[in-house]
Amino acid sequence: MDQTVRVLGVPMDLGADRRGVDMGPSAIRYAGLAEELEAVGTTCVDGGDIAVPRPEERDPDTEPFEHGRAKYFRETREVCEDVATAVSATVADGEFPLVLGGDHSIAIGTAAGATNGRDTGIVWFDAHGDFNTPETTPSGNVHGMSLAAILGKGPFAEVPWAHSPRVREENVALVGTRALDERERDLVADSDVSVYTMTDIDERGITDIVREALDVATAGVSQVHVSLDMDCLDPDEAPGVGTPVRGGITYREAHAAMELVHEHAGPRLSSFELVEVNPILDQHNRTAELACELTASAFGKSVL
Ligand SMILES: NC(=[NH2+])NCCC[C@H](N)C(=O)O
Repeated sequence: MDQTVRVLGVPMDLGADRRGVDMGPSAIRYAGLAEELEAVGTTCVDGGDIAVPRPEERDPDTEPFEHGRAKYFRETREVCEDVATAVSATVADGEFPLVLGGDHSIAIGTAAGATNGRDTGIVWFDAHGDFNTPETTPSGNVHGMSLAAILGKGPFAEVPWAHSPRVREENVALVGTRALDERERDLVADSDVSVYTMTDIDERGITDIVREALDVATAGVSQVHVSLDMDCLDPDEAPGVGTPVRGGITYREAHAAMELVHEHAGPRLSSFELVEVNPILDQHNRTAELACELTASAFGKSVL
């Protein structure tokens, strides 16, 4: 594959409760991401890390919440704006943006940079919906709101840095869903996104589901962003994630899904994101290693 992939690390953990996902980009690089990408014939360049403010440096007198109950919203904005700038510069240079989290709040920045005037679909591999708003969130954590923010749900409609209007709900597919909060569930049900739960995967098989999810995401648009939250996998395979949920996709299903991303999306795949690897909760970096393997599959690694 004649493609230059630019890796952008975002050591962000302000959008999640358990600190540690900020070490995700290092762990993924250490696990051999560049080597995996070079082995499938891409040229891999490392664009370094985006700076993330430390919560310890925050003035204790400033209110940490904004828009009701969104924690570290101001800091999230700073980071996401920088991510968006880096991602759109990568695209403008003719390179492929591969963003490493960090918690899933960074997807707000990736989506903004990846769309930048272009209609874009998203396939969101995740145990969760990330469809809360500051009004519905039980935790205040922005990583549980990122997809709602991108789609401009509720108060996010008035937050231009968070809302990516070139992503239509009809072009968004969630895969691996198994943990929705009560009010989040209503928001998802009332929306036009397509949701493929673990039950759907059990019934129809991962290949059928991922093919359909990619068809949804690419209908009438020229490009698709894939956001892979490692908690989509079963915690037996991927223990190093901040918010594990039992009953996730298996090792083999995950590879099949990523192989299909390569085959079925082909050149329409325009950006890729790996999030929520938490080395503190991991066992000997196996979740980061798996993240690298899965990325290789998404970029064309196959058995034969
Ligand atoms: N991308 C994630 N890991 N999201 C976890 C979200 C958990 C929960 N639904 C919340 O809003 O707090």
